[in-house]
Amino acid sequence: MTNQNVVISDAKSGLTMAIAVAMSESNIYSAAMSKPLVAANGYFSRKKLIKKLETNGGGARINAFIDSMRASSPTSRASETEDQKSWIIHHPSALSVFEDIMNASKGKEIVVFLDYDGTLSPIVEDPELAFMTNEMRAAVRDVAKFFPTAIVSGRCRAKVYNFVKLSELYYAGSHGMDIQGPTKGHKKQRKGNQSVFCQPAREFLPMIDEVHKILLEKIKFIPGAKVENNKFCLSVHFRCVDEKIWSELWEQVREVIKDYPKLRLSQGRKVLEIRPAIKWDKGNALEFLLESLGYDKSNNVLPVYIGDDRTDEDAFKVLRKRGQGLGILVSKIPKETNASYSLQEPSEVMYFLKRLVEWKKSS
Ligand SMILES: O=P(O)(O)OC[C@H]1O[C@H](O[C@H]2O[C@H](CO)[C@@H](O)[C@H](O)[C@H]2O)[C@H](O)[C@@H](O)[C@@H]1O
Repeated sequence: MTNQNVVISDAKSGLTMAIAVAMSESNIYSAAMSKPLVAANGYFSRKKLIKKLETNGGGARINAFIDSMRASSPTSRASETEDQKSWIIHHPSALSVFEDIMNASKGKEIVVFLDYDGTLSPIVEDPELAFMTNEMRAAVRDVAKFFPTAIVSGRCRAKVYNFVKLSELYYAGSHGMDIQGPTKGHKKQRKGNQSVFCQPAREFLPMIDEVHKILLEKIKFIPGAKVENNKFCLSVHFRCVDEKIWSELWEQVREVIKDYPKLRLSQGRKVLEIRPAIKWDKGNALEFLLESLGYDKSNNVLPVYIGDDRTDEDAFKVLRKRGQGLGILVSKIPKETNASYSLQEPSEVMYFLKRLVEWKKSS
């Protein structure tokens, strides 16, 4: 057992309380949060939460999780600190080193992989309204004229297609668990003339639907919370949930998925992601697509992967392991990443894509 301070801030009174709680690795949840703190009328009792933490001392893991939820999408631009400078040295802007990278990659075939939210479209409060601009769409269309191009997203494939609306692209939805090749143009077929298609988590469809329904019921009393059905996975959004009740939301989600050991929980930007516990992620999707395009063991390919989220790290890791390609993280602030380069925001991504096309035209 160790003593741990659980800090609870009350925005109304401006008070911050540090409660010393006894904690051991085995009681990390304890009974502290086992009952919902949101009443049927939707009222959240902060007092109840504090009381439970005081009496049960099980808040440590909750706090750790809340910290991680907070860190999942930091919004402020860091000032020019030493950290920032050092991060930029280690992850230079893909724009500032553009010529160097391209000169070093001469003769290689470029394949472009693009995440959607936070990469092609800015992060917005309502996930249904995360539109990309027409200018961005035109940039992606131009890129796809010269290089095989794939969208790799946590969203379900149909939904991300509806945002992007370009049939010449490859789409890998549900964090790579639903892959389909282009329906027009650039149609490279797999060996044996099969068209590109892959759904490694098909058997999970009924389970995902079931959990979706349960979650809708469970979280309907949490103001601002939203569940998005991404076909082979689910997203529980907390961007519009008051931070004081994040712990309650998390507890509700945990309560549901503890009955589904074949599902796992991960985090994206102000979102909890529930997905099949199979070894298949955006990294596998990247490898599958390279293989489909005939670049499996080729040294002659330069995969360029641009993404902003934790789930994109799986793809960055694959590039590192292969020792080839450009992993580009979209972020305004220093983050731990397996990417080698950075871009600050979607507008820089668009500029990078345009430069890629210009470079190709002139080379
Ligand atoms: O892999 P991605 O294409 O980046 O998809 C990841 C999740 O993106 C979406 O949520 C994120 O963007 C929303 C709109 O800007 C924002 O409101 C939310 O807070 C972000 O987490 C999408 O709605 C999720 O389903 C995806 O899993």
